[in-house]
Amino acid sequence: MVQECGTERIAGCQFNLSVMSDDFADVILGALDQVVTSKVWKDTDDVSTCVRGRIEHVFDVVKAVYLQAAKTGKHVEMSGTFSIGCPGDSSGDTHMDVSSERMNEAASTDIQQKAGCKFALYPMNTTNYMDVIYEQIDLSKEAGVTVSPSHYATRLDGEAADIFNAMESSFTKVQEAISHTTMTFTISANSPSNR
Ligand SMILES: Cc1ncc(C[n+]2csc(CCO)c2C)c(N)n1
Repeated sequence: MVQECGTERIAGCQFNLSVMSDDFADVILGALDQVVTSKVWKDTDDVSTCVRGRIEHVFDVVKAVYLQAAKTGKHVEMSGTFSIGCPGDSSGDTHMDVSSERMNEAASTDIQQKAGCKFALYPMNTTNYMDVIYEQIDLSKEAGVTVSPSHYATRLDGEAADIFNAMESSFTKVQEAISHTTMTFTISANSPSNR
């Protein structure tokens, strides 16, 4: 396997959907099927799905999969890890030579779905990581979502699409300054706890 020095800016996300419903398999596979994934590399197995490619397409696809599943009205949760610039990453399993036009933005914009999310940024190999993180938490407050502190994470509440946009903007800004950046998240919608 060819090892790259993290210079290719391949972004990726390893994520899974959990659907609190008997027909979970149909909801998961249906959501994956309804999303256009032509601009990313994608692999689904029994544990999770991985998408890799340009940063904007990785976020476009992950956001769209979540919205397609959550619009069923079922209690749907997604957890995942985004990563970019890992020095141990390989240059394979991606499609980088694509235009920036997002394939799922129009369909995603049509889906209104309230959600709650906790996310955590991990800028790697930098001593000022707390400053980098605090700056992004402040910027999230301008993203049209409610931002609140939570142990080991920051909580975002609002429209699911706005939540993904806030996470994309945080991750994108951090990786411009800190080459190897990762971000974890859990987002949940239609939880019976909210009724
Ligand atoms: C995004 C995502 N990808 C894969 C799985 C793993 N998985 C669990 S049930 C199921 C459908 C029936 O095989 C699949 C693929 C997941 N949970 N979420």
